Amino acid sequence: LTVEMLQSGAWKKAEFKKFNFDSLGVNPSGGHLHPLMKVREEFRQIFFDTGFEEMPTNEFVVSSFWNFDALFVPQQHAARDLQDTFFLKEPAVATELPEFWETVKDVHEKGGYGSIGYRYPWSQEEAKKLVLRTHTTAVSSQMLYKLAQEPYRPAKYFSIDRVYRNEAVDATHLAEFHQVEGIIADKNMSLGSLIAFMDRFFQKMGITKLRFKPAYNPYTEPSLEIFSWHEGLNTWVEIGNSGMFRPEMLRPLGLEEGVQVAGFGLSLERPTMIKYGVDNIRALVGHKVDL
Ligand SMILES: COC[C@@H]1[C@H](c2ccc(C#Cc3ccccc3)cc2)[C@@H]2CN(C(=O)Nc3ccc(OC4CC4)cc3)C[C@@H](O)[C@@H](O)CN12
Repeated sequence: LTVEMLQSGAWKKAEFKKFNFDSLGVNPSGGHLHPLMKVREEFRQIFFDTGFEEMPTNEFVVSSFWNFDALFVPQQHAARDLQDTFFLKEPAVATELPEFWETVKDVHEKGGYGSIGYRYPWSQEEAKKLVLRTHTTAVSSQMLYKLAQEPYRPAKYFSIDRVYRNEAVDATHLAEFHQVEGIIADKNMSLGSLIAFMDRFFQKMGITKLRFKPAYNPYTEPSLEIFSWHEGLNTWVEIGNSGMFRPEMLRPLGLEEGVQVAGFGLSLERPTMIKYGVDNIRALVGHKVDL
């Protein structure tokens, strides 16, 4: 039945087949989850299945204190330079620091807990500078501080959210990416416990052959880079980083002697690009582009 038939009156003589009320309609495409959100959901389920609680990561702006100083990252560390970190202009600084800031100042200047510290004059102004968080470990430090306010209990926290690095962008790096991070607070933990946990965790992602290489982070000692054997590329691929948080970070946060915290992290974009065969990270974000 067309407009022309209606206008000309031809519909009056036309033969129409009977309505088939049993035929199925066209399945309306009601939208799709973004690939990053699909992989994020897979990670979230693995963390929930292994007893982790999700951290509140809704504040992208943090003070340098939580993003760096509380993590024992010295104030002259390259990661704190403009070419690596996005500093806010307005407001430029936090109005105040948490009440334990002097303990952090002391551990940077004089050390403690077996450390000789960095022996430089620590600045409150530097610590108050507001940044777009460069890692979700800026939330982990706040969660551990809150945990230390309560009587000791083992805890497992995770976060999967956006972090910002003022880096040159290329086919696999953007200024913004999603970090996946897990931290485990407990007593009598060793590096072996962390390695065993990561073996189990990544196995649930279908990654079986892991290897670990000593690495360095200002906030973890020892630190390990995590590698996985990539059948397709026939080589070891770096899939993340991990380590035992240092006492110079844990003790000022208020966590008692004997409580250790292990942590590990990876990005969300890398596994998503592999899973969905995306070779340019720009295809994952923003409007559709012909790459
Ligand atoms: C500025 O770059 C940071 C990001 C991101 C990263 C690195 C470290 C951490 C961390 C941490 C940490 C350490 C100690 C304690 C707490 C957190 C988090 C994200 C990925 C970490 N990386 C990364 O994701 N690689 C990766 C992950 C998964 C994957 O596919 C799986 C097989 C299916 C393939 C690759 C390694 C590299 O891609 C690296 O070049 C890029 N890294």
